Amino acid sequence: MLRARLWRASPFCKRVALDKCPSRGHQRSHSNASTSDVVVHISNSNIHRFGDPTTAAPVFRDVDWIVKDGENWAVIGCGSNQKSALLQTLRGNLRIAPPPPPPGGLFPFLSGLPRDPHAAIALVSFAHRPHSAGGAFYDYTARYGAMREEDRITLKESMFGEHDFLNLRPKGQATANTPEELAAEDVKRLIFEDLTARLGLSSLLDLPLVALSNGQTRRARIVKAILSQPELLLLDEPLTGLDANKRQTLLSVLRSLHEARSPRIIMGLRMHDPVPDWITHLALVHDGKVLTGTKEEILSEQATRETKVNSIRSTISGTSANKAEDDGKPVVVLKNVNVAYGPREVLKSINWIICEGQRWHLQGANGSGKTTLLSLVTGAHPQSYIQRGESHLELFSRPRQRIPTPHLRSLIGVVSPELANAYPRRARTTVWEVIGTGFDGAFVAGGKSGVGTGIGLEGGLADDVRQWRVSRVREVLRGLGPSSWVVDPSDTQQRAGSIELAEADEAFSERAFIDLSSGEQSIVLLMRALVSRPQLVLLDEVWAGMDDGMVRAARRYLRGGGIETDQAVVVVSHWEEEVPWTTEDGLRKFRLEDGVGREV
Ligand SMILES: Nc1ncnc2c1ncn2[C@@H]1O[C@H](COP(=O)(O)OP(=O)(O)OP(=O)(O)O)[C@@H](O)[C@H]1O
Repeated sequence: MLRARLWRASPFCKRVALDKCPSRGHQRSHSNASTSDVVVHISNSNIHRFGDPTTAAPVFRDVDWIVKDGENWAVIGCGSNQKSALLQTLRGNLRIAPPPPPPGGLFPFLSGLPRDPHAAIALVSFAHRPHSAGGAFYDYTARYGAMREEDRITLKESMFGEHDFLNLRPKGQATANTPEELAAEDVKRLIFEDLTARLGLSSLLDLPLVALSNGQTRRARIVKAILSQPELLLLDEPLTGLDANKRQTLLSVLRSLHEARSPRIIMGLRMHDPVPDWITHLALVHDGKVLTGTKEEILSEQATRETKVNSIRSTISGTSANKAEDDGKPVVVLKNVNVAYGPREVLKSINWIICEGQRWHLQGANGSGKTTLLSLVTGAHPQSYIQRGESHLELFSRPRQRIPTPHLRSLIGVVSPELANAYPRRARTTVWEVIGTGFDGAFVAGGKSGVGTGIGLEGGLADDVRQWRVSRVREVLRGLGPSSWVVDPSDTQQRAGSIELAEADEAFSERAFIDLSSGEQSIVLLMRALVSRPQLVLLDEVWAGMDDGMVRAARRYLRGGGIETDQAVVVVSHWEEEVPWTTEDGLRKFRLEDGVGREV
């Protein structure tokens, strides 16, 4: 069995070390061992969450889904929650009723293999953010400065070193020493070297894990999952956060893995992601239903549905954006700014001025330095203090070192993957309180009415300031709360003038942040970033995890008054169409390439 599994790393074996691979015969005996060419089998079943009473509505009704070996499937969905729920079903995290019958069960192709089906199916999700552990704030700025010992583990060590950070070796298992174990480790190493080269990670192997950029980390997570040699790998939104070139590279690597069945791959895609040309079949998840068929059938079905949604979308994109003021005074000034880690230069002599009222799209490939640049602007990067002489960093008309960090945090509204991961999930913190932390740029709720205490104010907030803050929390809840996620935008527009909160928004404000879906958490963090009407708003991967209704509501809100004409905004996204403003609205673009930045 071990040798059979090793063979299934065939594309690598063929490319790099034929002599180390077991013979082809083993592949045949492996395929003969399984009794079916059906990979997934769900027939006329409902799918429920575990623990839901039988009376509760199922997550999906009347599901018929058969995936045959050799077919190339993707799951697409209007909201990331339902799409992810279908993938989670394949991981055994939801209950299928009636369950697929033995002997094949849910995965007939596994029935002849002496392998725990649970271990044979791996899921890597980029749609959902990991919850930060407990209530503490995880200091994500560690990557920029002095590192803790556990943060020094390199990408390579994490896979093969004593740390085994990525858990490649089952706990308690000693280092390999039998010939078979050594051969298995060898093949793993070959897979690792081949994949890291193809995914552009080779030059990063000696970097600490925390130093990797988002896109680099995502590719490393996929390598890790493949090294665990699953039979079926589920990748939920693997393209999110990758630049256009890396998306193509990843897709072609995934295709070759899938065709060699090492492993088979099913992808989850967002509704607006382009469907890769090698995908032959789609499962479309919508309104508690799973529609399955060939790509052509499902896309034509979807085109009919889209006609309605598109007419709504055009209403939204047709809404003219709040016209920004002519450029106001500078909010951020970078002159000849540099960032280097030893000999590794990440930013080289950056010149960029961001003024009040401007809308910027910050562009650049994975690892080009976007997050690093924004960390200078937020003052989180230690090297923001040392830009002196020729190099100069001025924030809100003052040199960085003259603004205390807590004050700076209160002046900038930030949404970013790092912040979302680090934001504490305390058991009893409500949505209202999380939004309220935005006024002081804090991470712990506080103050009367849950709207903060004010920076450096000994006696707390004056009554009129507190009232203004309360009314602002209500305003963002009205603009971005659940009642705005409905399809018809006219309802929200009508309510915009009202001071009352809709019942749904009121109830939402009282919910515990920790209990929200990742998309709901994302939109709450957007409310937190906007609530104080900060002079500068940084929106880095702002749509992560949000479903279509939330994305539409947020775009509508940002374009139609949620951002004032004198506020400056920087959007970071690898997808041009995700930016809420266009060049017609005055959008400008700043591009980083190999550490060098310029307006394009
Ligand atoms: N402490 C460090 N030591 C060495 N290199 C580092 C360190 N921190 C970051 N880097 C490198 O700096 C480069 C820029 O990283 P950054 O996160 O700014 O990229 P990015 O443009 O935001 O990428 P992405 O689009 O993937 O999020 C990366 O190549 C990264 O590996």
